[in-house]
Amino acid sequence: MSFLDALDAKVKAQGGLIVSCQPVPQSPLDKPDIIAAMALAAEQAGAVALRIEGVENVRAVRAVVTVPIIGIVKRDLPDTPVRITPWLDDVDALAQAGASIIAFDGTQRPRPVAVDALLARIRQHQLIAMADCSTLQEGLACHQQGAQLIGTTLSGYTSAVIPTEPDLALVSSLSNAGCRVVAEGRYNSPELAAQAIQHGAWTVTVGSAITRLEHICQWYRDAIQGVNA
Ligand SMILES: CC(=O)N[C@H](C=O)[C@@H](O)[C@H](O)[C@H](O)COP(=O)(O)O
Repeated sequence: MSFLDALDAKVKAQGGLIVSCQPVPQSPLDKPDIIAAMALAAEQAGAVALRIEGVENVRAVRAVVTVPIIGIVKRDLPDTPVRITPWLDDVDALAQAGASIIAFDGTQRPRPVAVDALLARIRQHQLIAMADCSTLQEGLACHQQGAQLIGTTLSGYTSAVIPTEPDLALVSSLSNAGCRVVAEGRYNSPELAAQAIQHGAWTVTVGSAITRLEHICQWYRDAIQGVNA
C-alpha cells in the first residue's frame, strides 16, 4: 500500500484532522521539547498528521510520534515574499530530520527557487509534496506539476488585509478540479473544520485554535472586554 493510500485509510477511519504545532515566535512555548509534547498530545487525541516548522522541531517531534509530519521551514528573505520552504537545502534538511511530507509556498510570486525544482527535490527524497497556495490557478498549476497535496494555506495572506473567515470557496473549486485538498488557514472552530470537509477537503489543518495559546487568549479577551462597560 502506498504512503498516501495508508494515510487515506486513516483519514477515513478517524477523520482528517491535521494539527499544526507552530507556537507564536518567541513565545515561552516556542521550544522543541514543548512542541514535541504538543505534537504527541495531538497524536494521542487522533490527529492523522502534524505540521511542524523548523528542522530542529521536526527532529524533536519525529522522536516521539509515529504519524506523518508535514515539515516546513519559514524564512524571511529580503527580495521575496515567499517564506515557506524557499530553498532546496530546506527540503534536504527537513527530509533528513524525518518529515514525510514537505510543504512549500506554491504561489506565483517572485521566488528564489522554481516550483518544479522543489518538486523534483522532494521526489528525489521519495517524499510527498504539499503546495501551499492562495488561488485556484496556483493550486491547479502545482497539481499539474505533480504536487500530491494542495493546501489553501496562503489564501488571504498575499495581500494587506487578512480576512477572518477561511476560504471555503477555494476548497470547493480545488476539490471539484480533482485536487486532494488540505483546507488550512483560519479554521478556528470545529464547525468551520466540518464545513471544510463538506466543501470537499480531504483533511483540515488547524493551528492557532489548538496550539497558539496567545491567539486563543486574545480571542477570549476581545470577546469579554467591554461586555459590562
Ligand atoms: C500564512 C501562514 O504562514 N500560515 C502558516 C503556515 O504554516 C501558519 O502560521 C498557520 O498557523 C497554519 O497555516 C495554520 O493556520 P491557522 O493557524 O489559521 O489554523
